[in-house]
Amino acid sequence: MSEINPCAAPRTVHVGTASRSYDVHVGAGNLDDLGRVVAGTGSSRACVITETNVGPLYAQAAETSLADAGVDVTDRLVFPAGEASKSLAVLGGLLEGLAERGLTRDDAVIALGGGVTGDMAGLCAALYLRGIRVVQVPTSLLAMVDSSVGGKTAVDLPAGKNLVGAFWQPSAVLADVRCLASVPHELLTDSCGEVIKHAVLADPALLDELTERPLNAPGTDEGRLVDVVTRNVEIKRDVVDADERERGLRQTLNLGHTIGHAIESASDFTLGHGSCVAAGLCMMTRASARRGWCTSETAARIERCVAAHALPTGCDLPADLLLHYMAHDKKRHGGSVNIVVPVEVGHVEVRRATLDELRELVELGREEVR
Ligand SMILES: NC(=O)c1ccc[n+]([C@@H]2O[C@H](COP(=O)([O-])OP(=O)(O)OC[C@H]3O[C@@H](n4cnc5c(N)ncnc54)[C@H](O)[C@@H]3O)[C@@H](O)[C@H]2O)c1
Ligand SMILES: O=C(O)C(=O)C[C@@H](O)[C@H](O)[C@H](O)COP(=O)(O)O
Ligand SMILES: [Zn+2]
Repeated sequence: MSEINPCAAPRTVHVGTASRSYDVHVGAGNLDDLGRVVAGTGSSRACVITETNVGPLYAQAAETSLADAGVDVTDRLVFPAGEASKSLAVLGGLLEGLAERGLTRDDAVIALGGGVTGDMAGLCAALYLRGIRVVQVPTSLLAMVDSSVGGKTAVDLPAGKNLVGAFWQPSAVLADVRCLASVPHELLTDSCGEVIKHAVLADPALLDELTERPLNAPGTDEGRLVDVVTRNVEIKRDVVDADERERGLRQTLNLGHTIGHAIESASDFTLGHGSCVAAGLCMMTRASARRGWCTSETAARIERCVAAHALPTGCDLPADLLLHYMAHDKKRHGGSVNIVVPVEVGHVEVRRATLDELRELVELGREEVR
């Protein structure tokens, strides 16, 4: 999808959370640099964890770079691609694999893939030997802009998304936007849901630019991808630096997720995470407009950007089914669940809603805003 742009200069964003500081390297064609980055973390051995789609495309290049930098490379661990692998069973197999390879606390896991791989390999690294290094190498746009940064790792349970996990910050992140050239168009589109979320949270100008020039349009060049990924990482960095453990400000990163995660589970993962976030964001925004928490112009502005990317602006799954999953939301407190309300573009507020209020919000969120 992207044209090679020799002017896509690499960028570095520094993340400084309470538990660990690290650099996020964003570039075009910088996968070759992985070995130097991993060696810089002090790791002497590394095991690439990847999945069946991404492994054949990029694992050899990653391992060659590691070996060239003097890092001892173990046999890679490969699991089946897709959200269904975010399970305790697959996690257990990966942990056994690390033990079989004899990884020690001097070594590193390389998470090579999209958000599923980042969440799985990150959780392996958090648990194995009570914690070894992980270097995140995101290959989907969603993983570059969101999941590789900030240290949330998780697997799903049948009861819902990400219900078992840990905060475990990476030791470094390397995002090569050239890897996006192999991403199918519908998956690139899906990832745009989290990009739009970040723009709504913190960058009104970016939201309007995305509406004018959707990121999934043909011909988006590497320079723009480096710019947009970098800006998104900065937005997320500003939040996780201030609140690593989601005691306050970080809860805002859940914008669109209360309803979005429920749609994702209720659709049996036939819809991608970013698409569900986009739908959840639009539904919460429309409901907020109906409640008078934001203006109808704010709701329309957000929806225009989502629609410009051909992402879903709502869902018609039964409210009861969505409520079933929202009741298992990890941000539940007693009979209430946290919701993130878009008050205006660039300003959101975390509030609590009872399950009855959530049901009303879901119904309001289905209605057109006049
Ligand atoms: N930890 C966090 O902070 C965080 C943030 C957002 C999302 N997430 C999680 O991330 C997951 C969604 O991430 P995702 O959309 O990247 O899913 P994914 O990892 O399943 O990747 C989506 C699809 O794209 C393929 N793919 C990835 N990179 C590719 C490439 N370069 N070329 C060709 N195909 C490629 C994958 O094989 C997969 O089929 C969800 O599980 C979500 O819960 C976590
Ligand atoms: O990093 C965060 O914090 C986020 O909330 C980012 C979200 O995009 C991501 O989907 C996250 O995994 C959701 O968090 P959860 O705690 O609701 O599982
Ligand atoms: Zn998300």
